[in-house]
Amino acid sequence: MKDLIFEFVCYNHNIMLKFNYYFKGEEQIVISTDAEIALQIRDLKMSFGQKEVLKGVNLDVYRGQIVGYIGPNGAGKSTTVKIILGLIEGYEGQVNLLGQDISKDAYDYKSKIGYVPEMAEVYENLTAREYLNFVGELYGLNKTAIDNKATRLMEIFEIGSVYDSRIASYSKGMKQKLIIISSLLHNPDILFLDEPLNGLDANSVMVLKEILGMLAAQGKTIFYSSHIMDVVEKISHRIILLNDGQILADGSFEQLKQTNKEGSLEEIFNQLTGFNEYKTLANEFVAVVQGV
Ligand SMILES: Nc1ncnc2c1ncn2[C@@H]1O[C@H](COP(=O)(O)OP(=O)(O)OP(=O)(O)O)[C@@H](O)[C@H]1O
Repeated sequence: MKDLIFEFVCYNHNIMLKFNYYFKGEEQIVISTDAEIALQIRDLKMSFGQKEVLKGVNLDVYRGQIVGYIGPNGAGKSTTVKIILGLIEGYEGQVNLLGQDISKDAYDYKSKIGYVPEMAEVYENLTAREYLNFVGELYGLNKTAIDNKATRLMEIFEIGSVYDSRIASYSKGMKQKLIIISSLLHNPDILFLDEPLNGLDANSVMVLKEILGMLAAQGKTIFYSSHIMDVVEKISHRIILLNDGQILADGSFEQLKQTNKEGSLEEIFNQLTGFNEYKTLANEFVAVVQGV
């Protein structure tokens, strides 16, 4: 790789992390790492009835990486994540998470996972205190520790004043903050985020982006699925583009740019997925709305 500048080795919790860096202007970009594999997927296939949704996905995700998992609607992103989380059965292939085969091993690996689903179901009749205590106890945390941690995280996210209010009274962004807190309460090793910025205001987005960067720097692995391309472009060490159940591209943003010669991730996405008719579709849509 011609732009490779240097290799950096460090130790995190006694695990050797080896990063290969290159530079984009002043910015350092991790392009590969010989660190521990956090998630390994081999020939993953999934069908719903006659519809083949995943057609043989292969993937190694390393500890400390932020992976942006992108793709058009219906590409199979959520299906991949739900299989990894053990929420969908009937798949073919192999998934190893944090060194455990999810089809064979006990469920203890689940306690190391944090998950922010695209559409989270929360018990709206509960208060945040009740909900976070419930979630924390499911993870085996001590009640006082949960309460201390939950109170502080709610305050940092500026929703401390509604800790004892019913979740039903929260705005969309407040609920999203609560879901993010509940996914991190047990300090997971790997985090799956499906559109985590849903409803968050610009300031909160900045805070969350910073948090994700810090967690990754501490060796947490982050699997981030979103359609907001400029955020994926900025936060991801590595971007994986899934199209029609297959990986179409896999690399750092810089690598994708070199291969595809387009400016932004949005443009690369459009080019790779062969989508260039947005103006025609918009015209047709407006014409139908106007009844012409
Ligand atoms: N439980 C299910 N039963 C039948 N079909 C399903 C089921 N879950 C997902 N699918 C289908 O699988 C395909 C992939 O869905 P999936 O939710 O994984 O896509 P996605 O890439 O996450 O899309 P989006 O960006 O819209 O969230 C879609 O065609 C969807 O209709």
